Amino acid sequence: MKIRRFGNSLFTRLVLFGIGIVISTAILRFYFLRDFLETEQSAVVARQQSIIASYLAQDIGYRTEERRHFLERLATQVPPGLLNDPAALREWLREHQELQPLFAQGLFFANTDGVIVVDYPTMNGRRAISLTSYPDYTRVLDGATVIGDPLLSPASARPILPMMAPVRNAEGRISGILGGTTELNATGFLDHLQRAQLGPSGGFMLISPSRRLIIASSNPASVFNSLPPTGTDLLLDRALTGFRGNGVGRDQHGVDEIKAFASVPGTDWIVVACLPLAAAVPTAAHMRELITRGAMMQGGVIFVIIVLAYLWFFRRLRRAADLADKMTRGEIPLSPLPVVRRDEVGHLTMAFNGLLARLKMHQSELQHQAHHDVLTGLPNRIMLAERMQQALARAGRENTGIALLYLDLDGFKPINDTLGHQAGDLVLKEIAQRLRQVARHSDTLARVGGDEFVLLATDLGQPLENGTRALAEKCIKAVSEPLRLAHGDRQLGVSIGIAVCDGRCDADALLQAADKAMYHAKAQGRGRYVIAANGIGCGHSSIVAGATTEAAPQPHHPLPGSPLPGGTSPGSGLSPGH
Ligand SMILES: Nc1nc2c(ncn2[C@@H]2O[C@H](COP(=O)(O)OP(=O)(O)OP(=O)(O)O)[C@@H](O)[C@H]2O)c(=O)[nH]1
Repeated sequence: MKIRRFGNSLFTRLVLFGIGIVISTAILRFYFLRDFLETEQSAVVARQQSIIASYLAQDIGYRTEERRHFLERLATQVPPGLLNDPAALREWLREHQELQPLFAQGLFFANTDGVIVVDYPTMNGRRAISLTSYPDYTRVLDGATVIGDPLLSPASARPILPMMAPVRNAEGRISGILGGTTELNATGFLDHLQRAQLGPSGGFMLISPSRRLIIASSNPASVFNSLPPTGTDLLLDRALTGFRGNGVGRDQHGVDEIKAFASVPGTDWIVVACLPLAAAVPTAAHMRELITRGAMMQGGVIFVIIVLAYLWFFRRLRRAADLADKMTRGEIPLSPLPVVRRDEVGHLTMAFNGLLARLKMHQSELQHQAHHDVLTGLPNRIMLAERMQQALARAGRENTGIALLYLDLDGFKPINDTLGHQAGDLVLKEIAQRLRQVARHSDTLARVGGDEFVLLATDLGQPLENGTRALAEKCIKAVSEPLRLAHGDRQLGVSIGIAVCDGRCDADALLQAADKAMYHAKAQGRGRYVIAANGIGCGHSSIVAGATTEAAPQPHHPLPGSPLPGGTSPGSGLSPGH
């Protein structure tokens, strides 16, 4: 029961509502943030990568061009006399190499047959190498300065970049080839690219699109590896056919990477900056943790707000409910609840008060209906019984007397039968009206049956019968007045049984005695009254008398067989039972 009440509580529902809001907003935040991070932030990272890749490409281009220009200039400066003097030529090479060591593996001179004849520094196996098998050889003989393709040095077995420039004799004809080689990872060349890292797991590559080869890389193991086959990484495929820029591609393991591509000036090489997408944006798990923590804090704040709001805003509602509960349990009387403010609670309280007022009105209507006759509006048997109790008590206290006049109309049925019930109702109302005028204000006139009335007269002085008799005669006279009906005048009579008491008798017995006396009045010819004899429980001795329906009272007739029985049996009902 308590659990059910807890579940139905507004407070519980408010808290659940708050939790619902927190969870749903956290989920929405997670999805929107993830979208933001994956698109917006990765775009930012990609742009940054493009900038770095471009910078690196410019730098590599500068270093390559620097070496090309140096070699070109040097080739024009070779003294023609040294071309046939290897020892002098080597000495010349030494001087220039030591002066500006741009080629880490040194310089060499090859004759027009493509055979290396001089090198500095001397490197085992370099001399006597033939260049004829290199595709760039013929281009040099055609007069071009060539930046060769990176290759594994036949002499040192390390990745190197060869460059060659034609050397001309005094006649201007090509008489040899001046070359220089540098290791790719030599200090001051591509070493900075090899060492460079992009975040914890990203890096750079220098690739040759024509040979689909990785020339240099932050990952030394991948240097001189072939690029993944076409179709593995569509972004890379686009870059190999001319696209420069950035986007999300794949590595050879199928992991999403943000990649940026930049061309190296003076070469066909491309610098590629790669960063796994997961490293570029905070991981989803980390974000979930942040959002969960935020949601918990938000939930806590909302819970506190709801508790305070509940305590503050609902306090009047709770107070009103407590008061209403107490009224329901009967601990306090039904009364309007206080309306403090005209908000929703005030509205509800006013509605409750309105309902209460209607309830009270209905209650008093029911009360009235329970105690009154619907047709005449006179008190009914129940109210008569209450009034009798009160009257008896007062008579006993004040040493006065009461009289009960039991009136039964004579000849009423024919009116009903001939003129109808509606006319009969009008007659009953008219008679009630007339009897009401006869009775004093302190008396009680009740309708106790179809055409039966009881008049309770109180505060009678001794001898009780005197006042009673006059009252009965007034009643007989009032009833016998002609009735002006739609179908002509009619006249009714009334038979009255009277019981008097000084306050020391039983109400039921008194009524029964009056009822029986009324029977005797009927039996004696109607239109008269009979006063019950003593013996009804109050010890009061009375005369027994009657009257005719004439306006002027006739001598009273004693009731045969008096004193009347009844009144002595306690608990006998009020209903006379005709
Ligand atoms: N119109 C109307 N008639 C009623 C009402 N209650 C009872 N009656 C009728 O009143 C009549 C009472 O019958 P009786 O007491 O025998 O009528 P009566 O002609 O006065 O006869 P006695 O009392 O013997 O003199 C019956 O016909 C009932 O149907 C009522 O509320 N309205």
